[in-house]
Formats: sequence, structure tokens, C-alpha cells
Amino acid sequence: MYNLDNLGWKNDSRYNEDQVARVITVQKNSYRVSDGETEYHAHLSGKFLNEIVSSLDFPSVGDWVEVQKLPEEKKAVIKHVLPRKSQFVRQAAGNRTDAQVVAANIDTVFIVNSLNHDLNVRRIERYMLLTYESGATPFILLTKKDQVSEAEVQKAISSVSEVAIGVPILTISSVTGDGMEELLEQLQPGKTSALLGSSGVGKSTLINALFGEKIQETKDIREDDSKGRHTTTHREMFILPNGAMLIDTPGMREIQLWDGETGIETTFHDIEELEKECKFSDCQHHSEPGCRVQEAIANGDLSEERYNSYLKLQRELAYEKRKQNQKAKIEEKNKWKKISKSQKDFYKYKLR
Ligand SMILES: Nc1nc2c(ncn2[C@@H]2O[C@H](COP(=O)(O)OP(=O)(O)OP(=O)(O)O)[C@@H](O)[C@H]2O)c(=O)[nH]1
Ligand SMILES: [Zn+2]
Repeated sequence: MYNLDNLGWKNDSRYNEDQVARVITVQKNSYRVSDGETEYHAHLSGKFLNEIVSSLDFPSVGDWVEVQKLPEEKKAVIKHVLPRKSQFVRQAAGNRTDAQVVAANIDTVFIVNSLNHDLNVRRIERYMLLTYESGATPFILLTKKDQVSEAEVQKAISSVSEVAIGVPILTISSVTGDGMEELLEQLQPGKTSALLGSSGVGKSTLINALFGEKIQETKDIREDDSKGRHTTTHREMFILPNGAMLIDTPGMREIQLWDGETGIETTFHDIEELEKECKFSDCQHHSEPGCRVQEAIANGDLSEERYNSYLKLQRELAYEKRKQNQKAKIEEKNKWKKISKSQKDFYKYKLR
């Protein structure tokens, strides 16, 4: 018995639903997958491992995978990762060019920031960019509403809405339950959301509040864990009582800019529009006459901080891009090495 619809599966005649599952936890080389009915302990098939060219090919939380199930033992073998609708990528620790997908197939990303003194619009900008790059849609959640005055809430909303143009903003408190109903409306059955926010903004507390019971460890406990014991109970994908899925993986915190210009274009649409209006098409936006960007900064339409943040993120993107080109070259080389090796093996075999 299985029910993939519970996990957000959309009918697809190309796949045999008996052999489809969704990855809900990743721990090193071992995975937990679900078919909506049963959870399986899974590992990768040898053939799949052999076909892996890039570190991005490994399954991640939220991935749909083709599996061979062994229901009696609750085990499964992963044979293939189905194409992703969206993906969050992070650089693996230690190796600067080795990237890793930390979560996939997310519909909505909740960018979580706390309303108290930690509120940081630059960070929200960066998270928006990451979200657009991943292919998901952003939604901003400002937490710990119970800790600030109504005036401070309004002030925060207005400063966030300046950078999050067209992105919904919701203020909540996991302690008083304020805003929870509105949040639940955003969490639809079959849809997958993820929480993106720095440590301590209240993600785990929020998950517990949504479930009405303690299912995710909160800060105080996990700090203890970092001293020795490793957290094995930390879940990465949750199915809420109403059937919505929520991803909260520690890896989301370490993701970096990746690929493409769509994120920048969408996040900084206002600036890109201004740039088009400069008098000179190759305007560097320093002190050229007729520069719309400098004009907007001078008359207060564009804040200098926002413009600097845009430049900084652009530089980072350019750096990432150079790094990735380098990596792509290496991977292409490895692929051919692999192929020529298997050809050599084949001839060796024939000559025997
Ligand atoms: N007053 C108040 N405190 C909150 C609220 N949400 C979380 N907290 C507190 O903030 C601290 C951090 O909360 P966590 O839920 O552990 O934060 P987190 O984002 O999961 O942090 P990491 O697990 O490190 O990523 C805890 O002490 C919570 O009790 C809230 O709505 N109001
Ligand atoms: Zn200009």
C-alpha cells in the first residue's frame, strides 16, 4: 500500500508509482524515503553510484526517486533521481568547488527572521535571491511578535517591504499563536515548503507550534548536542496534520549563491530598471551625467545600502560562476576518463 499523493506527487505516466518514493532524510550515505504509507531505509544502487558525474546528482531531502522496494524489510534501493523542480545548493565543507543539493522540489520558501533586534533586511535580500535562484517562491515570516511593540512591528514591516517587493510578509508568534492561522492557510496539502533562516530565529519552535507538540528539538537542547552526541533524531521533512510538507534542514543555512541571473533580476528589479534608463548604455553608475542610479540615490528613491548590497551580491555571483565553470571542466574530464576506462576494461575482457 502506498499513497504518493500525500507527499505531493503529481500523476506522471512515465513512472511506475510502485517504484517512486520521496526522500525525507539524508544522513551521509543512508537515506530515508517514503511512499506516503511506509518509510524505508534506503541506499543507492551500484549502477546509480557508477553513473554519478557531479556531486549534485546525489539525492537530497525532497527529491523524488525511483526505487526498488523490499517491503518486508522496510528497505529500498534508490536507482535514479527524478528531475527537480527546484533545488537549493550549498558548497560542501572543505572543498570549495564541490557543491551539494540540500533540498529539492520546494514550492514555497519561508524566509524566517525575528522581529527583535536580529531583524536584518540585507539578509532577507540575500535569502530572497537564493530562493529565486532555486526556483521556489519566497514568503517572509517575521517571528517573535510577542517580544516587540506594535509600533516596532509596523516599522519592521515597512523596512522589509522596501526590499521584498511583491513578496508577502506575515508576522507571527509561536508563543501566543498570533498569526498562526494565516500561516496555516499558506501550508496547503501536497505542497512543500521550507524554512530558511539563521540560527535562533525560531524555526524549530515554529514547527512544534504548528504540530501542537514537541517534534523538533529547539535551540537549548541542540546546543548541548554539539558538545558530543550527534543529533540523530533531527528530522528534515515533516508532514503536517493537514497534509502540507515542511522542510527544515540544517543545510539550508549554509547555502550560497548559485548559478543564473534570474535571482538578481527578480530581487533587484527596481535597480535593473533604473540602470536601463541611464543616459549612456555602458554607464558604470559612478559619476556619469544622466545616471539614473545615482540620481535615485541622491533623491532618496534608492537607498545606498540596498545598492551596495546589489553590487556585493553581483560580485559574489560572478565569483561563483567562475568557480563553477572550472568545476564543469573537471567533471567533463572525469566523465571521459570513466568512459575510456570502461572501454579499456571491455577490451581487456575481450582479449582474455
Ligand atoms: N518570545 C518568543 N520566543 C521565541 C519564539 N520562537 C522562538 N523563540 C525562542 O527563540 C529561541 C530559538 O528558537 P529555535 O526554535 O530553537 O530557533 P531555530 O531557528 O530553530 O534555531 P536553529 O535550530 O539553531 O536553527 C528559543 O529560546 C525559543 O524559545 C516566539 O515566537 N516568541
Ligand atoms: Zn548609471
